[in-house]
Order: sequence, then structure tokens, then C-alpha cells
Amino acid sequence: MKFYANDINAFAPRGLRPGFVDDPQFRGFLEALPDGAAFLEIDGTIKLANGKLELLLNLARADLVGSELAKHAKTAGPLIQKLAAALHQLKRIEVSGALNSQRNVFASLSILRNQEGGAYGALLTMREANRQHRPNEGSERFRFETETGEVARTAYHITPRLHGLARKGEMALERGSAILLTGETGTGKTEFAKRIGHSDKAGAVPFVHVNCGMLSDEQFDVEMFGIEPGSPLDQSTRGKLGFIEAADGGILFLDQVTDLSVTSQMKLVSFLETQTFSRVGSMQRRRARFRLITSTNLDLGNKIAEGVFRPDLFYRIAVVTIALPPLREQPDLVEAVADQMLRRINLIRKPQLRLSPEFTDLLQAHSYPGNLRELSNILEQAVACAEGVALPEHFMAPILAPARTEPKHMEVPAPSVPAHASLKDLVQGFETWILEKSIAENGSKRSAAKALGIDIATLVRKTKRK
Ligand SMILES: Nc1ncnc2c1ncn2[C@@H]1O[C@H](COP(=O)(O)OP(=O)(O)OP(=O)(O)O)[C@@H](O)[C@H]1O
Repeated sequence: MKFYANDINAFAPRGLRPGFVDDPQFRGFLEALPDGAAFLEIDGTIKLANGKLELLLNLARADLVGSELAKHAKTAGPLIQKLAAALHQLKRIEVSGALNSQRNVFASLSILRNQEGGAYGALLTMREANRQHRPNEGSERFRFETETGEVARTAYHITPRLHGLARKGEMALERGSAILLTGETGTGKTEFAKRIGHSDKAGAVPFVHVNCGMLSDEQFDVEMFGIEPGSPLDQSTRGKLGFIEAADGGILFLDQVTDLSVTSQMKLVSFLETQTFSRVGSMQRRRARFRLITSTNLDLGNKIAEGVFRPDLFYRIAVVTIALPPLREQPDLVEAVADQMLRRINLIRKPQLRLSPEFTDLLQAHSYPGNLRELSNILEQAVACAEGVALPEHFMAPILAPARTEPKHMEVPAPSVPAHASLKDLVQGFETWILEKSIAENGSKRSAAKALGIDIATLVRKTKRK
């Protein structure tokens, strides 16, 4: 029996359950997969993506998660369009081809269905087709950055003040000096790094964006230095390209460098000192040449005084420091970004939204503790609440709510992933894990079945399947 997109409502549609996709153990499971992987809602929205997919597509996870898969066809390549079309038709597909990053990949998309056959999501996996044949150092270069300067520039507003800072950044990159970007959250450090990394001066080079908050001590060596193919630690047998090798000849951007533990900072210092490293599982020293940009929204002076940031690392990364100004000091940027967002929104909005002069005054007077991110939220709120004109009552600045304490649940360990597991086994392992976790959280099989929207007989049969 075939199901088409229109049929899903008739078969108890279920989206991926937020409780599960937000669970750190499930995220750990996804990260442990040897290939790039993502979970998608049935409408094509990417709910979760792992770091390997981020690397293969050369798109930041923050840009992937929450967006529609099809949206990335332009930057990542037409292969993505094929996968999105298959999902739209609820069709399993396996495709191979080149991404815009010039990586040849095999990709597969499997539809996840409940017992009644209703589709509730999809699993996308992707692996590099020629990774095992990758010659050693120096002979083959991989470009990680696919975003063209044109794409990057369309959404980026450059005021005279930002232009001056960008010039300073471009000159520092040209000279090979390490740049530290500072500034409050949302001031645009990441965008700025991409902007100067894409400048004509930097040329078409890899730009590897590393979110340091995602790098635990255990992952640091593997993610930064990679794994030697065929070494005892190489479960995939294809090795793993580390961020440092990926950035060779280009730019390594360490975002929120203050999130690195002191131990990882020490390893980074030692690497920066010698510019050499060894892949995990190999003794061979390798050399990588790249230009370094780091960023933080914290006060580094305080962090050093507290003993949680190493001064020797500070002096290596802060050869040139560029402080991104807060939005409250840039009324011209508020106006330009608000105008541009409104234009983009009005391309699809009916009725078109106009800002009343009073609303515009509030925009100009606001202090923006969340900077550009907050401006965007305020406009989105107005888009959602106002009819044709945004009035002062539609001006809602987000207020930071106190952290919520989550109830503690019984821990169900994430399934381990065998090196050569088939896609079917992986999906089945994931399903069993969800069921067990739900039983632990809900206290009984009956309550778990109810919470998952399946009948108790199905749940019992599936949990016996192991
Ligand atoms: N000059 C700009 N013009 C338009 N939009 C911008 C500009 N700079 C940043 N943005 C937008 O503002 C938001 C926040 O930017 P970004 O993530 O670069 O901030 P950040 O300083 O790195 O934040 P954090 O410190 O929290 O990591 C993003 O949505 C980005 O697209």
C-alpha cells in the first residue's frame, strides 16, 4: 500500500515527539552514528542533525535545525532537492552525487511509519562516497565552505562602523594574525566571521565553523584532530576528518571559545604552539596551516581571573581583537535590518505589514540586550500579532524567564551503534530505545502506549522484538 502526503492525516499522523528529539541521550545516539544523519518532520523540517552532516553539507547546525530540507538545495546542491522531493512523496530513496562542497556522497532517506502505516518522520543519512580512498595529507583538498559570498551578503547589513571593523578583520586575516571577536550575545560575531572569511581577500577557501559548546573533553581530540583510517579506534574503517585538517589552507572559526574546558584549552595551546597534530590512532605528526578566528560573548578578563580561561591561550588567539558593538549603539543598523526583514516577510504575507511611526520609535528606543537576535524576535512577534499595521501594543520584547527545573526521569541508556549496522537495524534500535524510555518515563506500558499514540498490543510486540 502506498501513502502519499495527502493520506497521512487519515493514518494517525504523528510528528517526531519533542520530548525525544530534545533528549540529550538521543542526541548522543545521533552523534555516535558513523555517518551524517538527520531526523526530519514529515513536512521536511529538520528536527535534529548530527555534526557529521554539518561537516558534509558545510552548513552550521543552527542553520539546519528548524529549517526545511529543500531550502538548502541552493547552497548544498541539487542532491538535497531529490531527497526533499522523495520525502514529499513519502518515498524511500538512495541517491549518490556531488554536493556543492565537491564532496561525493551516498545519501538515503527512509520514511518512519507507525504501526498503522502512517508516516511520522524520516531519517536522512549521508556518507562520503570516496572517503576510504582519500589520499594522505596534501594530495587532495576539500572545500568545506559552500556558501557563496553572494548568499552570505544578501542578509548582511554593513553600516559604515561595521565596514571599518570588517576592513580591520580582512587585513588581519591577510597577514595571518589570529582574530578574537568579542561582543554581547547576538551582536553578529558569527555573521561577521563568515563575512570576513568570505571576503575577496580571503579568497575561496574552506571556512570551518566549530561550535565549541558542542565539544566535550572526550570529543575534543576526535573532532579536532580526526581519526586515522584503519586504526583500532576507527569503528567506521573510513577514518574521520578532523576540523583542523578540514580547515587546512582556509579559516578555522572557533565559536564561543570560552566554552572549551581548561583541558581542551591546554590541548589547543599546544597545537597552536607547534601547528602540528596527530590524528587519533596515529603517531604521525601532521601540519595544518589555517587562519584562526575565535569568538566569545563573555568577559575574557573575568574568565582568566576566575581561572577558567588560560592566559596563554588568550595571548595566542587575541593578536587582533575586534569588539562588535551592541545594537543599542547602532540606530542605523536597527533601521536597515528592520527594513530588510519587513521586505522579506512581506514577500509572502497577506496583508502586507507596515510599521506605525510609534512602533518604529519603540524600535529605535529599545536597549536590545539580545541585540540583533532580539530585534528579529520583536519583529516576528509583530508579524504574528498585528494585522496590517504594527502598533505600540504589538511591540513585545522577550523577557528572560527563570530556568525551569525538569522532573527527573529514569535514565535509559542510548543504544550503542555497531560499526556496520544496517539502516533498518539503526531505525529499529532507535524505536526500541524510544519505547523503553517512554515506559520508564510514564511508569507503565499502558501509559507509555497512550503517550506515544499507539495501542498497547503494538508496544508489547515491539518491545519483545529485541
Ligand atoms: N550585520 C547584520 N545584518 C543583518 N543581520 C545580522 C547581522 N549580523 C548578525 N545578524 C543576524 O543576527 C543574528 C545573531 O547573529 P550571530 O549569531 O552572528 O550573533 P553572535 O554574536 O555570534 O551571537 P552569540 O554570541 O549568541 O553566539 C543572526 O540571526 C544573524 O543572521
